[in-house]
Amino acid sequence: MATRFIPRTHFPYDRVINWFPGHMAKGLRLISERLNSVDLVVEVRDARIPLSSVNPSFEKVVGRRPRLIVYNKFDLADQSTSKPITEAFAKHAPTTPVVFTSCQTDDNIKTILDHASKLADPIPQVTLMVVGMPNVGKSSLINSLRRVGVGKGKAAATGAQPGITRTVIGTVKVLEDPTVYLVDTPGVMVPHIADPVRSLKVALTGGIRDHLSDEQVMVDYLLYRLNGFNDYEYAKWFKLPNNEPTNNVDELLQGVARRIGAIVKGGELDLNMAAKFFLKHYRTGKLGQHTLDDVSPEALESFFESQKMYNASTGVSRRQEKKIAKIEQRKNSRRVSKAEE
Ligand SMILES: Nc1nc2c(ncn2[C@@H]2O[C@H](COP(=O)(O)OP(=O)(O)OP(=O)(O)O)[C@@H](O)[C@H]2O)c(=O)[nH]1
Repeated sequence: MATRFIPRTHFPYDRVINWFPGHMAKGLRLISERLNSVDLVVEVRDARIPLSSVNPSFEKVVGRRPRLIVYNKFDLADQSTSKPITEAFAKHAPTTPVVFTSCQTDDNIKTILDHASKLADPIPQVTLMVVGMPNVGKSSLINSLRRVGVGKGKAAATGAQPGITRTVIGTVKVLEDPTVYLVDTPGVMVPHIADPVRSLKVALTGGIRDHLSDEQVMVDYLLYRLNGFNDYEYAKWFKLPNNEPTNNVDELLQGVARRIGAIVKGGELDLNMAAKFFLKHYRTGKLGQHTLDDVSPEALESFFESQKMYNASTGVSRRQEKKIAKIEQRKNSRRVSKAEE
């Protein structure tokens, strides 16, 4: 019975899933070019992986610009995580507001508009730029902001697979008074994720195209984590033998395949289809609200320490900043004249 069940304590995994198509490098360049006309950068992260969905490339590009961090898809995450994260930000990044949102329910969307409105004095209109890793919900956030701010419908295309927004689109008005505009940008992945499990978490939450990672491995990792959370609802949902949990991904997938009738010619169970179904089930919140990163005070402390080290190693003085800006300007004008040739 479930009381005797002992979950696995380790998940050996050493394959790094990397995905950095050309449009992302270009996106990063476009973000940097548009920055001068932006008053606030809204960096969207996935609340289910609050640390793994941080892209250091944004630190480099966005630098010391005013930033607001949005932990989106909070409806899918462990609700108790907002407190330690907010406290850690208050301690380590007190000038950076943090908001936990859901674009499904428009939860806390108004808080973002309130932050933007505050910037409208003394500037007449405010421009926000939304950045973030693929699939964290940037386009959904723009649509939510527009819905809540100006009562209008969809302005940006959204999708269950990452990489829907491929270029920086024009500005979208999200508030009338004061006037707040918003710029959407393509999702930009970390060019190289060194930690294999981190890349697996990003893939599992939809940040990397599914065909690039092994769906059955993602399910296995998810199973390992669900068991670790002592959340055995899946065993009932998919009517596993005696409704008992398992550490064996094949057993799980066979149960799922039987339950959804995923059977191929000859009567064999289609474990691939079962894996796809199980992932979708998780991603739409049917397997509970779980946060996959450790957000204990100690883990957050060491995260912010590593960020500090990162910022120190890429941190530049104002003199250097001006120099870099000049070089960038020169590069841009060369690019423009080349394009005109
Ligand atoms: N449950 C839940 N789903 C969300 C939320 N926000 C977005 N989604 C879903 O997540 C998926 C990705 O959303 P998008 O808005 O297309 O994400 P994006 O960041 O613009 O994606 P890219 O184009 O890859 O950069 C879609 O299936 C959305 O419906 C949220 O707050 N909660």
